[in-house]
Amino acid sequence: MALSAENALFRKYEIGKLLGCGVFAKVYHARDISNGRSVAVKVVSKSKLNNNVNLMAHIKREISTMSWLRHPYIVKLFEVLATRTKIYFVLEFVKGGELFAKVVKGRFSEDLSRKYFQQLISAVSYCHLRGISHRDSKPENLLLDENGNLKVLEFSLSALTDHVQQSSTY
Ligand SMILES: Nc1ncnc2c1ncn2[C@@H]1O[C@H](COP(=O)(O)OP(=O)(O)OP(=O)(O)O)[C@@H](O)[C@H]1O
Repeated sequence: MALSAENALFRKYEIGKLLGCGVFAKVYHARDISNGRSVAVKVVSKSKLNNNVNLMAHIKREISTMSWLRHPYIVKLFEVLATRTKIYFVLEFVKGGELFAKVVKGRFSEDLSRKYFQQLISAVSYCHLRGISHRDSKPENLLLDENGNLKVLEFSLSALTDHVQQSSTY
């Protein structure tokens, strides 16, 4: 099916179905019109960030750091777009859903647990070596790709908000 730029986000991304809702964001499946690639677009209303100047500045710093992260088990941040009212984070689309959904279905074998743990440690240590700590590690932030490998959602607005709130109390 040919993709049309007419109703697309910034004439670049055709927005599809809702993938999930978080505290700050709605995440949609989308298609990059230039190459047909699937992406996930995380949409945040600036009003949800209370137009907090400290928080916005912190987010901008984190974005510039995170856009450099390249690791097989970390969800890539491709680009960030913004309008007057909204911010759009264009992310690598991860097909297999949340690890959490699998956890609640039953116990993992020792081999599978070891695999996920090794992949998580590999992603976390990659970030730590670059001075980045996640602060919001939880099963909902761990996705699985189509090959059953882990993909960590490293960019967390909840973590950033907590961090800014804590910093401003000192
Ligand atoms: N790149 C992605 N590919 C596929 N699904 C995704 C992707 N990013 C997010 N999702 C889905 O959307 C849900 C909500 O996303 P996310 O956790 O980033 O929102 P949030 O809770 O508002 O985030 P934050 O941690 O920034 O507060 C996820 O749990 C997941 O199901």
